[in-house]
Amino acid sequence: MSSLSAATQTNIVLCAEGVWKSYDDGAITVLKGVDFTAEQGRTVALCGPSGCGKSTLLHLLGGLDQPDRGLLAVNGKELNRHHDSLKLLRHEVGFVFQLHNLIPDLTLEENCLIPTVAAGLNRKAAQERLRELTERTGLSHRLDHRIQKLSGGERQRTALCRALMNRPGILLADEPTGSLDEATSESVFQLLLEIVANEAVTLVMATHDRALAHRCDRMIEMHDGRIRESL
Ligand SMILES: Nc1ncnc2c1ncn2[C@@H]1O[C@H](COP(=O)(O)OP(=O)(O)OP(=O)(O)O)[C@@H](O)[C@H]1O
Repeated sequence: MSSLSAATQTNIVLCAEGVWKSYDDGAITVLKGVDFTAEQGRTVALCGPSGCGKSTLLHLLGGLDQPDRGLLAVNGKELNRHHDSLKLLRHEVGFVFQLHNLIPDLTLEENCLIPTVAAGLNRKAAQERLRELTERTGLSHRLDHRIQKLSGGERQRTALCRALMNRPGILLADEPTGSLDEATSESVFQLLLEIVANEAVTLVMATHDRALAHRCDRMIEMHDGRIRESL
């Protein structure tokens, strides 16, 4: 049975099968037949040396880029059309980017409301969700602050709130604590774990921090364009 048919019959919510990806017209081949699955509600750490393709794989799983070959599926639905992928991203997948990708001139509130507009969430529900998330992440007093005035830890927590605004079942996080000092990294990671556990979110997180990776349910190692399970 293929992973996709297995995914439709089990609680597998993310699936990659024989996925290849190259850049620069094939000059750099990053993924060389990646097979990967993640089960609902589990936390998975994606590790491996810099440049091994962690971000590339997360972007493909989130429908932000297309593979050269292979199959990708989210919640049992194959990602094969750009339009479908975008729809999926708005409703089912949240993404925390490596460099957080917040708009510096907009406030925390404005940044977080953007994905809710794209998803068609009504304003009252969006405000309520924002209040809930900012309370949980200790950012309530920063709602009207511009991103450029926030600390690194506050920006990462804002990026986390934004990714969770539409209540996605899956969160893809690309080194969400990568730019933070040890104490701030610990507090952001702790929050991340608490929120995904409370909301039964499936988390796939790229990280260089092996201590954090070991606290996930599974740790996956990427090597030479493929995946090797290590925990
Ligand atoms: N848009 C692109 N065009 C060309 N090459 C790219 C592009 N994106 C990534 N690459 C290359 O693909 C390889 C994998 O990059 P990727 O960002 O996926 O690695 P990573 O494991 O996430 O690295 P890091 O841990 O440093 O963030 C690198 O050699 C990178 O230079």
